[in-house]
Amino acid sequence: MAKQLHLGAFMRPVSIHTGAWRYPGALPDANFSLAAIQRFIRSLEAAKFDYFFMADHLGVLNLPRQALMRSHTVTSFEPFTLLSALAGVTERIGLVATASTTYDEPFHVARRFASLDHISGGRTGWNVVTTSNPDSSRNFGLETQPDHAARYHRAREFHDVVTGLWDSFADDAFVMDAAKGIYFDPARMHALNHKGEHFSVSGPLNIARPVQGWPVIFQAGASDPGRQLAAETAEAVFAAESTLEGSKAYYDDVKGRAATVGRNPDHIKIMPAVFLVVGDTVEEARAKRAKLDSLVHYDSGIHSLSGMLGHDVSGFDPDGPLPDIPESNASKSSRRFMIELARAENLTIRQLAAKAGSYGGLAFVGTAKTIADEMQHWLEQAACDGFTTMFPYLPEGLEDFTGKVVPELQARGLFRTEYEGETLRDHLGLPRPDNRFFA
Ligand SMILES: Cc1cc2nc3c(=O)[nH]c(=O)nc-3n(C[C@H](O)[C@H](O)[C@H](O)COP(=O)(O)O)c2cc1C
Repeated sequence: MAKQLHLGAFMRPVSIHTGAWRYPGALPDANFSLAAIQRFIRSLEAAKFDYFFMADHLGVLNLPRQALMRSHTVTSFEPFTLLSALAGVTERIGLVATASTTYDEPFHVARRFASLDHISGGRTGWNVVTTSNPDSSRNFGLETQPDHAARYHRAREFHDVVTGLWDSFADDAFVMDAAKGIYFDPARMHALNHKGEHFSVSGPLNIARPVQGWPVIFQAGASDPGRQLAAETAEAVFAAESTLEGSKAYYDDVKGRAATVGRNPDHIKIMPAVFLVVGDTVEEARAKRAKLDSLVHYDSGIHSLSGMLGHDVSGFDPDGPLPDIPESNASKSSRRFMIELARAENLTIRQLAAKAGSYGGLAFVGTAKTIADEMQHWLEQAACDGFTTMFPYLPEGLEDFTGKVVPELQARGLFRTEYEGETLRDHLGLPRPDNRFFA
């Protein structure tokens, strides 16, 4: 059979787009509505999605109050609590949550994911993040966040402790022999006794080995240490490249690094994040996107624009042109992109702010056919193994994708029409890891 796509959903319950909660028909209260989120996950499961992913940032994102109050993207449920509730209303779809290696403890993380893996019948994935939100540190007794390299150093050891704890019991350890009075066989239990640079954890974990052996390891590193951690540990990666060429290079790099450390490159799935706007015509899809972008509040857009330019432009006349601004330490590519856009399209600061504040990453905007074409092209060009989908506004934006694009992908043989296995590892085509302590 020809290679098929994997599809996961990146779920901000209202959307990742900061204008989305104002879109006609959107559900602005979805962040705090279990009923709404249950509806979304049922649609995704009916469409045979691989997974539902809930991100986490351990604090509101570091925006000024004027921008913060405009955005629905910074406040929602704690992922574990939510996914535990969703496990009870779903049967097959994978449940992926972020947990931080900087602000959490390996024992807690291992135990929570092992529990959710049992509760869900083997459908869990852990998105390993080092947490780049600088405001998070002040919620955990630190004035500033540990630097990038230190965070990744800790993450590597954190992963080894968590996976070691998951291997605490052999699969057959729990004999539950009522006649002999033996609940579990102590010879089939291993205490980790880990003493490392960052952690001292004796173990064993107080729960049986997860259904999947280990929940699936997700990661989203973009930097050199981020990619290296992905190559050494991840089984699925949320890539954030915005072009086909960029994603191909990322795919080759991460799979190449995985091969260098002795892993099978097929066992690490590259899942770029993509923002999807579906219309019955390309023009209609573009009009939806334009309407959505027009709903980004000026205070939110001007903050994003200042960030991209590396210079506070909130004091300039919103209806005047962008003046010359000094060089800065901001990302050179985004600064140049914005300045060129302003000049080429003769945009006012207000117009430019609206563009800066909308979603700037990879987007497929078109009909079911054109979006399926793009997805097929990315797959055939070895730029991805599937996509982590982001919806422009919910429920309509999600249901347009599941109701129109998914059937088109299925008709082309590019996506499953039924789940073939029970676990998230089955959906993603990943092997169950051996227990390092027990044959
Ligand atoms: C689709 C996607 C989802 C992400 N989810 C989270 C998240 O839930 N929490 C978080 O702190 N960072 C998240 N990140 C950020 C990454 O973990 C990572 O920090 C970022 O891509 C920058 O890479 P670097 O850490 O290698 O510099 C996400 C990134 C992407 C592309």
